[in-house]
Amino acid sequence: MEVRARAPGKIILAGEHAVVHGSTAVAASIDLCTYVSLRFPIPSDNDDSLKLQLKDMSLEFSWPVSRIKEVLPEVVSSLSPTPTSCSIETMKSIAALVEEQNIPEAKIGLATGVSAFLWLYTCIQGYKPATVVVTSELPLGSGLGSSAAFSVALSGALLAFSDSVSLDMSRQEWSVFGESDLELVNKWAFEGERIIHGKPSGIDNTVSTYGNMIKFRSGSLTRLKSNMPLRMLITNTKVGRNTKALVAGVSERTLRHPDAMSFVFNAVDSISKELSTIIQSPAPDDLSITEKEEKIEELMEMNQGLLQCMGVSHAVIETVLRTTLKYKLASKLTGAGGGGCVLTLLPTLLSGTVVDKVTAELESCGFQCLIAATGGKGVEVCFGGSA
Ligand SMILES: Nc1ncnc2c1ncn2[C@@H]1O[C@H](COP(=O)(O)OP(=O)(O)O)[C@@H](O)[C@H]1O
Ligand SMILES: C[C@@](O)(CCOP(=O)(O)O)CC(=O)O
Ligand SMILES: [Mg+2]
Repeated sequence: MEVRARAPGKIILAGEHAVVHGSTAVAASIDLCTYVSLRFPIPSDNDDSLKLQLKDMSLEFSWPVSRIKEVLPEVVSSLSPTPTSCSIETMKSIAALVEEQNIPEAKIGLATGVSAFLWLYTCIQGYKPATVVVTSELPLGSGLGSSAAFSVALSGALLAFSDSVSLDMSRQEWSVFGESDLELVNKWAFEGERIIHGKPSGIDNTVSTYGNMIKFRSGSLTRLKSNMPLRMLITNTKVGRNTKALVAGVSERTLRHPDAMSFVFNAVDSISKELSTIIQSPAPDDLSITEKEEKIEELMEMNQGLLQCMGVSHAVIETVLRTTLKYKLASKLTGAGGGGCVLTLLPTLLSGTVVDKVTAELESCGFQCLIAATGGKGVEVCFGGSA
């Protein structure tokens, strides 16, 4: 018995960090995914372990299920079909299980992902032996939502083999969950994000679950229908950073300067709302595509300035901003910042030559550029077969 799930990464067009503090943000899924396959052994395999293979990292972790039962006895006894948060005590027990696996120091950032895996697995599948294989097209820790895509794909695969959702297991092609099942996947994925991020807003797991483009505020989403092409160059500075630490840094700054930061968050809220209005406004209205793009560029610049106020920009991000500005292109960081990825709007009338030139200049600085398709599908699952 095998099921596979895939979930997309995302870009945040406006509102990262401020969304954690109640502001509106706008995000779109991208066509780079994380894939999770889940397989239960057959009795003749004589396998009583839970295995997690992180293929891209060439890492494999394995726990005898008896060990998981011993360390986490309370998780299954209190199993509930509704998503629950991991308590501090259980988190400590999970950390002990992860520590036993001796993750190499250079890859220690994966420990939170492995912890999220153990929590979601035992909550949804209990102490069953299984092999879970993960691969990803997303760079990890770069602001493109790899943590959310991992949590969503994992929740999707685990729930596909649970009694909580209704799926046609005879369909051997990529298929979508029903509306209420999607809600469940999203809620479990949020619990995974909580373990990886500390204090997630929920925007990343929500856009990965539902796909398309969304407006998000205080846990609730509005699906957006874009009425204009939106081509974004994504520049990966390859400077590593950790969302959890950056989110915590903004919270600390907010505690130190509550009044000033509340103005910053309100300004971001207005920027996100205006951006979503422009994106959704009917095609042939009073504003031409070029006028809309100019407004979006200005909003991106304003948002970037406010992210600087929050303390999440970085020298390398400023280098990307300066480089793209030479070509009169507007940019902003996307995701948690502190390095990671930067978005640059590529207006419709921009010539291919300019795109090639700016890309070449960015790549000569050692950055990696890509143009991802935005607003595609959310989480999908596929039983058996080889779709
Ligand atoms: N494919 C994966 N396998 C294991 N852990 C993952 C995977 N993708 C993401 N993670 C976890 O998420 C962390 C990165 O998340 P984060 O700092 O939020 O950056 P981002 O979500 O922007 O990529 C990784 O350090 C790891 O713990
Ligand atoms: C900074 C934040 O707004 C987005 C983080 O995205 P990422 O993990 O850097 O891809 C945090 C959140 O909304 O949970
Ligand atoms: Mg993340």
